[in-house]
Amino acid sequence: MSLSPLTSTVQVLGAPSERHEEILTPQALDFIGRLDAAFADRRLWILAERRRCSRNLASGTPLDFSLATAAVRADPHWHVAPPAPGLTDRRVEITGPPERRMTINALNSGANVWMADFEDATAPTWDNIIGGQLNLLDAIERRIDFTTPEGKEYRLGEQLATIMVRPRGWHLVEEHLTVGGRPVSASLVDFGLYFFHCAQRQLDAGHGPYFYLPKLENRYEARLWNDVFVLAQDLLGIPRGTIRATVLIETITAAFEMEEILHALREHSAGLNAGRWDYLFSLIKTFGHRTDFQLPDRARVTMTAPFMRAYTELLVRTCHRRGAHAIGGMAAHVPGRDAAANEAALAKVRLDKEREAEDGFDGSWVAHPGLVPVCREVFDGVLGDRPHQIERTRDDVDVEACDLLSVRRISGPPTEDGVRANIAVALRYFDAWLRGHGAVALYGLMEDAATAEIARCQIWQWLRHGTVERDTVMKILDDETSALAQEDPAALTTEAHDIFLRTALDRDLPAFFTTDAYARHLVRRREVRS
Ligand SMILES: CC(=O)SCCNC(=O)CCNC(=O)[C@H](O)C(C)(C)COP(=O)(O)OP(=O)(O)OC[C@H]1O[C@@H](n2cnc3c(N)ncnc32)[C@H](O)[C@@H]1OP(=O)(O)O
Ligand SMILES: O=CC(=O)O
Repeated sequence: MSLSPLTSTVQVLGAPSERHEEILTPQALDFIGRLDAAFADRRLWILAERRRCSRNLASGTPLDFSLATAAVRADPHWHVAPPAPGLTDRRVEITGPPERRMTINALNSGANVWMADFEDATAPTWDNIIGGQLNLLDAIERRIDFTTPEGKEYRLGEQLATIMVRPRGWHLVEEHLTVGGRPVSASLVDFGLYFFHCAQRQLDAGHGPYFYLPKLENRYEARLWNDVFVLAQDLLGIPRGTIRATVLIETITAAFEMEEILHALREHSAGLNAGRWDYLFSLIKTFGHRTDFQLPDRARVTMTAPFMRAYTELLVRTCHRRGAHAIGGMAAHVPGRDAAANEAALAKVRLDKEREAEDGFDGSWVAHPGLVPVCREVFDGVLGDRPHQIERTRDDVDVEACDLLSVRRISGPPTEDGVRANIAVALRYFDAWLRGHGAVALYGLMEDAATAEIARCQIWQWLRHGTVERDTVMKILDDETSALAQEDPAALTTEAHDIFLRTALDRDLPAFFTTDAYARHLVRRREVRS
C-alpha cells in the first residue's frame, strides 16, 4: 500500500522510561498517526451519538430493537468467520492487567485464553500503558522470565493461553500522545501499538492478533472498529480477516443490537461476551433517573435476576445462530486467605459457571488462577470432548424488549450495609486506581473500574430518588475515609474522597469516573520543546 505523508505527527508527551523507545518507535508512532488521521473524527461523532442517544432515552424515548436493521436480524444466511487458530476451544478465559508477573501467571494458568486488559483492570498511567505493551511483546518473544530479589522464579511454561488484548474504550484518550496538540484516542493507542508490534509475531507463532472490544453502545461503534481493523491490516500487509475480536455486550443499548454488532464485524468476529458488571453500570447510568429502574444493594443483584437471564440467554442464542462463540462473564468472588472463605468463593463461582455452561455458553471468564480448575471442570462436564457448543442454537429462547428491561421485579430499598459497602469499595478502589492498580481484591471480591462504577452510580441513584438521605451518605463517607487513612497511612484519601464527591454526589451523573479522574490525577506531561 502506498502511503501519503501525514500532515501532523504524533508527539510523545509521556516521560521517557526504561525501554519505552522499543514501543514508541518512529514507525509505530507513524502507524498510530495514520489510524488517528483516519478515525479521530468518527470517534468524536460516535461520542456525540452516545450523548444524543442518552438524552433521548432520558426524555422517555422507548428502547427497542431497531426497525432499520430488522432485515439483518431476519436474514438467516449470514455467519461470522470461523474461529481462528487458538480460539476454537475457549472454555476457560482468565483476565487481568498486563503487569509483568501477572502476565506470566496468566499465561501459565491453564486457561485457554488470557484477556490482557488495558481497560477496567488497568489504571491508565503512562508507565502501565507502555509497560503493558512491553510485557506483551516480551511474552510473545519469550523473554519475560525473571527472578524476584527473594528468589521466586517466574518462567513461561510450554502450554500457554492464547492472548486477547482489551484496548481502552472509545470514551478515553491517551493524553501522553498527541497530534496537533490533541490527545489520541486511547483505543487506537492500545490497539495500534499491540497490533503494530505483535500482529506478525503472533501469526508467526501460530496464533494471531486477537482483541476484546469494551463498552460498545451500538452497531456504529462496531463498524468503526471493523474499519480500524481493515485499515490496520492493509497498512501492515496482513490479510484482511486475520484479526479476531470478541465484543463485550456490556451496555443496555448494545443488548438491543447484538445481531447488528456481530454482522458489522462478521469478517473479524470472535463472538460476544456477557460483560455483566459494566452492563449493570450501564443500566443504572441510562435509566438512573427512573424510579422503576432502582436497583437494591449491589450484592442482591445477581445473575439469576430475570432481566439478567434474559440478557445472557439472548446473547447465547444470537451468537450460536451466527456460528459465533458466546463467552460468559466474571464471577466476582476471588479465593481468600483462609480455607473457609476460599471454599465459599469456589462454591459461588461453581454455581455461576454451571448455570452458564447449562445455558449454552462456550466458556467463561475467571479473575484468578485459583479459579481456573473449577471453571474447567464445569465446562468439561458439559462440553466433554467438544471444543464448544455452538450447535446448541437455543431456539427456545424468546426475549423481548420488556424482558431486558424488567428491572422492577427485583427492586427493593437499599440497606445501610449496602450503602456502606458501596462507599467503602468505591473509596478504596479510587485510592488503588490513583496508585496505579486497576484491579484489587476487597472484602473477598474482585473490584475493578466496572464494579467501582456500579458502586458510585448506585449511591447517586439512591440519593436522586431519596431512598437514602444525603446526611447518611456524608456520615458514612467520613467514617470510611477515616478508616481508610487508618488502614493505610499512604492512602490517597483526599483525592479518593474528591473523586467520590465529583462522581457520586453531583446533581448530574458523570458518564465515567475514569475520564475526569484520569485528566486530573494520572496525566503527567513532560515539557516539550518545539
Ligand atoms: C468486570 C470486568 O471487567 S472483569 C475483567 C477485569 N478485571 C480483572 O481482570 C481482574 C483480574 N484479577 C486480578 O487482577 C487479581 O486477581 C486481583 C487484583 C483481584 C487479586 O489479586 P491478588 O491480590 O494478587 O491475589 P492473590 O494474592 O490471591 O494472588 C495470588 C497469585 O495469583 C496471581 N494472580 C491473581 N490474579 C491473577 C490474574 N487475574 N492473572 C494472573 N495472575 C493472577 C497473583 O499475581 C499472585 O501471584 P504471585 O504469588 O506469583 O505473586
Ligand atoms: O467487562 C466486563 C464486565 O463484566 O463489566
